[in-house]
Amino acid sequence: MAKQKLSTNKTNAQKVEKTSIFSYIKSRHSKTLFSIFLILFSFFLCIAFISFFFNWQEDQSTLNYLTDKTVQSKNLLGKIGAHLSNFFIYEGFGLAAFIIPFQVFLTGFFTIVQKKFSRIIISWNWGLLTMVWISIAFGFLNENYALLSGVVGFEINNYLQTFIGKTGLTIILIFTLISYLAFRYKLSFDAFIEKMKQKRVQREADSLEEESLDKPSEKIKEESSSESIHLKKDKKSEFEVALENLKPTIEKHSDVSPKNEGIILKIEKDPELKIEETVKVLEIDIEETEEEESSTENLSDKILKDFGEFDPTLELSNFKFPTFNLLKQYNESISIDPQELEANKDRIVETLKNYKIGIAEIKATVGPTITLYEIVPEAGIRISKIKNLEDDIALSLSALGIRIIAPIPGKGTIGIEVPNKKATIVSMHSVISSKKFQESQMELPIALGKTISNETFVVDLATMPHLLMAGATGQGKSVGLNAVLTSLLYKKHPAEVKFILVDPKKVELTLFNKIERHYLAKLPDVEEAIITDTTKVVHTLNSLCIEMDNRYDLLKDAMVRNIKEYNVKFKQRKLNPNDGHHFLPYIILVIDEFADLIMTAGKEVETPIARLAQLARAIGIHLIVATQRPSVNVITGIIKANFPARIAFRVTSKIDSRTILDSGGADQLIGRGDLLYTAGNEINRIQCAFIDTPEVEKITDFIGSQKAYADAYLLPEYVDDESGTSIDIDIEDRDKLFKDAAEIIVTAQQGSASLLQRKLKLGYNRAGRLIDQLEAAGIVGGFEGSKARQVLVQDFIALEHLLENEKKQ
Ligand SMILES: Nc1ncnc2c1ncn2[C@@H]1O[C@H](COP(=O)(O)OP(=O)(O)OP(=O)(O)O)[C@@H](O)[C@H]1O
Repeated sequence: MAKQKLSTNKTNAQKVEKTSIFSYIKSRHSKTLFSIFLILFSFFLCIAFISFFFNWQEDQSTLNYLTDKTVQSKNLLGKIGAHLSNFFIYEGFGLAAFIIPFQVFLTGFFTIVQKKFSRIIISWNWGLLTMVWISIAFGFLNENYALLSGVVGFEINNYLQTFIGKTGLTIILIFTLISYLAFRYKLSFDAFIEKMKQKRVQREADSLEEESLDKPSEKIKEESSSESIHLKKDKKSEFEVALENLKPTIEKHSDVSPKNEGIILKIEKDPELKIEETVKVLEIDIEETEEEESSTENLSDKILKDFGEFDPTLELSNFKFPTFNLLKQYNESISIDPQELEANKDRIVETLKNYKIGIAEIKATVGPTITLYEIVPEAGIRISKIKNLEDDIALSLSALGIRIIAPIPGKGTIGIEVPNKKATIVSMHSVISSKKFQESQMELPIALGKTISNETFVVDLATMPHLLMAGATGQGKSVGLNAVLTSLLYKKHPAEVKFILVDPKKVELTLFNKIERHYLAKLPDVEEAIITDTTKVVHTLNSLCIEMDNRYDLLKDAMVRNIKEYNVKFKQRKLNPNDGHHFLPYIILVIDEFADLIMTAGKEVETPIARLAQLARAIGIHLIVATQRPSVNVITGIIKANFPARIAFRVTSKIDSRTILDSGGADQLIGRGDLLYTAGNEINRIQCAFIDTPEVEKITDFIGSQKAYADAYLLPEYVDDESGTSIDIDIEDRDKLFKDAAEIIVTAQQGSASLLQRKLKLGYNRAGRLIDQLEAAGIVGGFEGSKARQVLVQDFIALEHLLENEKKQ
C-alpha cells in the first residue's frame, strides 16, 4: 500500500512538473523572452549577412573547418555567422536572404505585441514568396554575379530559361509582380481610377481639406490599422473631411452612447467605402445631371442639325411674290388750294362764333380726301357744348362729309373734318410699297389705306381677330376687300395663308379663281373653290368648325397656346408629323355679302360663324364679313360681340352707323373709299387704298401662272345629317366599287370618305354614297361628326362572310 502510494505521488509530481513547464512556455514571460531572442537573432543574422558580403571570398576556405580552432573566420560573427550567411545567401537566395532576418524580427515584434499567430504565418508566406521572386529576378538580371541571386535564384532562373526562354521568364516575372501587388496591397484598376477621381475631388474640396488639417482627429490616429496608415499617406485630409461629415450625421440621432462612437470608428476603418461615398455624392452633383441634360436636348437638336429647320415654303420654293409694277401709280401729291383752306377756316370761325364759341387757335392737317381743322377753344368753353352743337355746326358749314370730333382723343382739341374739293386717290401701289408695310413684322398685315395725316395705315388681321365691313352700295366695300386680299398676297407665301371666298353676288371675287391651287381652300370634291351657293356655305362653315376642332387637338397635343407657337415648334422639328402634326396655314374666310346669307340660311350660317368667331382666333382662322345692309337683323348681337374690328364705309343712316360702329359718323363719310376703322376703342378715318379690277387680274394672273400645289387646301369632309338618311339599301343598286371600298375600309379600319376618295380616286359625292352603302351593309357605323366612322367588320374573312350571307338572303 505504502509502495503504491509512493508511486502515485511520483506520477502526480511528474504531471504537475509537466503542466508547470507547459504553462511556463505559454506564459507571457516566456513569450517576451522568446521575442527578445528572435529580435536579437534577427540583428545577429543581419550583421552576419552584411559582413558576409565583404568577406565571403576569404571565408570560403574556412567553411569546412567549423570545429578547427586554428582556423579563423573574417565574418564579424565568426564561423557561425559565416556558415549561416553562406547557407542563406550563397547557397540560398542571395541578396533576398535579408528578408529572413527581417521576417525573424517581425515574428519577434508580433509576438511581443501579441498579434495573432495567423498574422505571423501570413507574413512569413509573403516574405518567402518575395524572397524567391527577388532571387530569381536577380539571377535573371545579373547572371554573372551569382552572389546576388544565390544558388536557388541562379538555378531556378537557368531551369526556367531553358523551358520558356528569356522573354517568357520576363513575362512571368512581371505577371507575378503584378499579381503580388494586386493580392498583397489589394491594388486594382478600379482602385487606380478611384485614386484619380480622389485627386480631382481633393482639388475641388481644397478648402475643406485645409479645414480638416487644422483639426486632425485624434481618434483616427489611435485606431488606424496598417491599411489605413497606407491610405492616409495618400488621402489623409480626405478621410478627415469625410469624418467631419459623418460624425454630426450620426450624433444627430438623439444621445449617442459610447457604443455608437465605436460604430463611427468602425465605419472610418473602412476607408475604401468612405472614399466611394464621398466621391459618389460629388459625382451625382456634378456629372450625372449634366449628362442627362445634354441627352434630352440633343434629341430635337440632332434632327434640327441633320435636316435644318422645317421650311413650309419648300414645295413652292420658287414662288415669286407679285411685283409692284402690277399696281397702278397715280399722281398722289396732295395739293390743296390755299384759298380753299382759308375759306374753310373762315366759315368754321364764323359758324362757331354764331354759337358763341370763341377760338383761341386753329390748325389744319391736309389729308388725301379730307382736311382736319384742329381747334383750341377759348378758355371757359365747355367741350360738351360743342359736342351738342355738332349737327348744327355741320349744317351751317353745309358741306357733305363734315365730321366733328369733340374732343380729339388724347389731345383735348376739337377736330372738324372737311372734305377736300379735289380728292386724291390713294393707290394700292403707294401703301404696298410703303416702308411701314414692307417692314412690318405682323402675322397678317393689311395695308388698308392712308390716315388723315397721309400715313400708311397698316393693321394686323391676326390680332383683330375678325373683321366686320359694312357700307352702302357703291361706297367702296368691294375695293376694300380687294385691298385686304391684295395686301396678304403681297406679304404671305401660299404655304402660310389660305382663303375661303364666299361670293353670293358671283362677280366680285371670281378673279381669285386663278389662284385656287396657291391660296384657296375648299371642301373636298367641290369643283369651284369660290363659294356662291348657300348650302355649300353652310357645309364649308361646318367643315371649318371641324378644322377648328382638329387644330385645337393638335395644339393641345403640342402643348402650345396658339398657331404661332405651334408653327414655331413644328418648324423646329419638335412635333412628329407621324402623329398627325403638320404646318398650319392661316385660314381667312371672306364673305362678301353676309346679309344675303343670313336672309337665306339664317341660323344655319349664324351659328357656325358665331362659333368660329368665338373660338377660332388662337388656331389661325380669321373671318372677314362684309355687308351692304348693316341692320340689326343681319349684324346680330352675337355676331357683333365677336367682331371687335369694324370698318364702316358710308352708310345712309345714323342708325346703320351705330349698328356698325356703336357711334355715328359713318353716315357723314363722303364715299369712294372714305372709311372709319375701329378695333374697339378709338375711331380712325382712313382713305381706303384703291385697287381696280384690272390690277387684281394682273396680280392673280401673275400668281396663277406660277407652279402650284396639286390641289387647293382641302378642308375636312363634312357630311350633312340629312344626307345620311337616304341610304341605298338595295344590293343591286350598289356602286360597282362597293367591294373595293369595303376592302379598303376594313384594311385601314377607318371609315372615312376622304380615304376612299384618295384610294379609289373618286369625287366626294361618290365616296360619300359609298360610305352610305357601307353603313347600310353594316360595315361602318353611323355618322359621328368630325370623327371617322367606326368600322364594324374586323378583317377580310369577316367581310367575306358578311357579303356571302347577304347574297344568300
Ligand atoms: N378707295 C377708293 N378710292 C377711290 N375710289 C373708290 C375707292 N373705293 C371705291 N371707289 C369708287 O367707288 C366705286 C364703287 O366701289 P365698290 O365697287 O367697291 O363699291 P361697293 O361698296 O362694293 O358696291 P357694291 O356693294 O354695290 O358692290 C368704284 O368703282 C370706285 O370708282
